[in-house]
Amino acid sequence: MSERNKNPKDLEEGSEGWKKLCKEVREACEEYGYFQVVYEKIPMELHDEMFVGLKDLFDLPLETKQKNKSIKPFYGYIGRSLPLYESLGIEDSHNLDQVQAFTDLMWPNKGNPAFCQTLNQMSKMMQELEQIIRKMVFESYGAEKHCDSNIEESEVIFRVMKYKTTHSNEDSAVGLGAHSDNNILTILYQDVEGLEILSREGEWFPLRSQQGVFTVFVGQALKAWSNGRLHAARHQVMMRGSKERYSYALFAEPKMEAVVEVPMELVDKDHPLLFRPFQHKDFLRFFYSNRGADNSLEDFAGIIKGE
Ligand SMILES: O=C(O)CCC(=O)C(=O)O
Ligand SMILES: [Fe+2]
Repeated sequence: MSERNKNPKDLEEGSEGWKKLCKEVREACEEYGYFQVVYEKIPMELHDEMFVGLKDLFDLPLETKQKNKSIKPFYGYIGRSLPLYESLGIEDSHNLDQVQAFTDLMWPNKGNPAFCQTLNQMSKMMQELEQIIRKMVFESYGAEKHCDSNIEESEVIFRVMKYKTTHSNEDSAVGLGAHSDNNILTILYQDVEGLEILSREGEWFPLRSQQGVFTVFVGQALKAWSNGRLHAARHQVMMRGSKERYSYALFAEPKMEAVVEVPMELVDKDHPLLFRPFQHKDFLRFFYSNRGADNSLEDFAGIIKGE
């Protein structure tokens, strides 16, 4: 599904266009668990600059990339655990000082002021887009009064990724295995195709990459919040052909201590409570020890009918 909103006025909260968009976003998230969107404010040149910078970044020596560390799992540098995949995470990337600390760490001699600006600009705009979408989802459920506190109790991680080509005779190879994201919302940009989505009917289908088009995924924390009404789509990256692939994503997720709880607006006779409240860090611990299994959320926080 592709939403092309050509009228910037539709982003004016409370307008008829806004209300219509809220409904469309919610329906896509319920039905498919993802959708595609263009954010006109982001110029194509900024994407181009991102890909130039990413190539230089991943070309740095392994020891340099490994300096990007975090106490949180999957936040720092990930490489070598999967044959084709490598990624670097930047915490609080909307904050210029944080991004500069990252680029200074990667380029210790002169830093990389141009790429630092690009990363910060891109992540700020992707965060803006994420918050608009989150607001739309909350509003469409009549739960807008919870949105500001939900945003307040969340944080973002910006992750940049590189996938090597297969170098084998096989015509395809797994870049990143099947999973659904465990966060609130993910905003992802890919240049070379490879992203695939599992439909509710159990079929994998590839997402075309189009200029300026972001893919938005519902994560499991938002699925839990929505009392199971939103679908967290499973997706994977398959590498085909001889082109390396770069992508970047902004992950909005509850702060570790935050409690994910279904608001009362989403519970009624037709929608009995499906998930107990939980602290996000406890869910993450369960999720990782369960190797990200498909039913982690239900096993961890699901309320068994009749309980
Ligand atoms: O690189 C991509 O296109 C997908 C990455 C992804 O799904 C993830 O990091 O959760
Ligand atoms: Fe993902």
